[in-house]
Amino acid sequence: MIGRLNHIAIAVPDLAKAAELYRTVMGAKVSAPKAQPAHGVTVVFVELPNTKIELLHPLGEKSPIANFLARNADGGIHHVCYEVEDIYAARDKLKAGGARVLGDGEPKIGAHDKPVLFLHPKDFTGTLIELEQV
Ligand SMILES: C[C@@H](C(=O)O)C(=O)SCCNC(=O)CCNC(=O)[C@H](O)C(C)(C)COP(=O)(O)OP(=O)(O)OC[C@H]1O[C@@H](n2cnc3c(N)ncnc32)[C@H](O)[C@@H]1OP(=O)(O)O
Ligand SMILES: [Co+2]
Repeated sequence: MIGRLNHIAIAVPDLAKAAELYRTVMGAKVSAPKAQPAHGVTVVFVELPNTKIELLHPLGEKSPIANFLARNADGGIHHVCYEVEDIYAARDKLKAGGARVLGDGEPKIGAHDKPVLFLHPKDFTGTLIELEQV
């Protein structure tokens, strides 16, 4: 059911510093920061030949990554994003298998203007999973 790895997200305490680190030290192509108010984060994408790294920083009072950064002051790997062809079919299959879909269970439009959903890390060996319909 799951397809390609779309991105790995890293929560960071200083977005400009992290973006600059990837641009200069790592020599990667790095996007401009983009606010995602519906998701409570600001994102920078680092383009790699085979996937992307999504640098995340909290946006607003109720960011879903605030507690994670409080627990991981230097930042850390926050989620992995797998592509799916049909997000509703994937959601229903996962729910039937007992996985918890986060939020209200309905897909939101993600950073690539495609529908996304998140699955509880406790149901996937401690890893927060994002599904993106491509
Ligand atoms: C723009 C978009 C895109 O790419 O298109 C994005 O990515 S938006 C990316 C940002 N959006 C999201 O992450 C949306 C989905 N995420 C959420 O709803 C939240 O982050 C939760 C996953 C529910 C966690 O929230 P929060 O940390 O406040 O809850 P909590 O403190 O009660 O933590 C519950 C337990 O889960 C663990 N936990 C929390 N976040 C975790 C993570 N990222 N990876 C692995 N484990 C994690 C905690 O350590 C804790 O374990 P213990 O109980 O053992 O201590
Ligand atoms: Co993401």
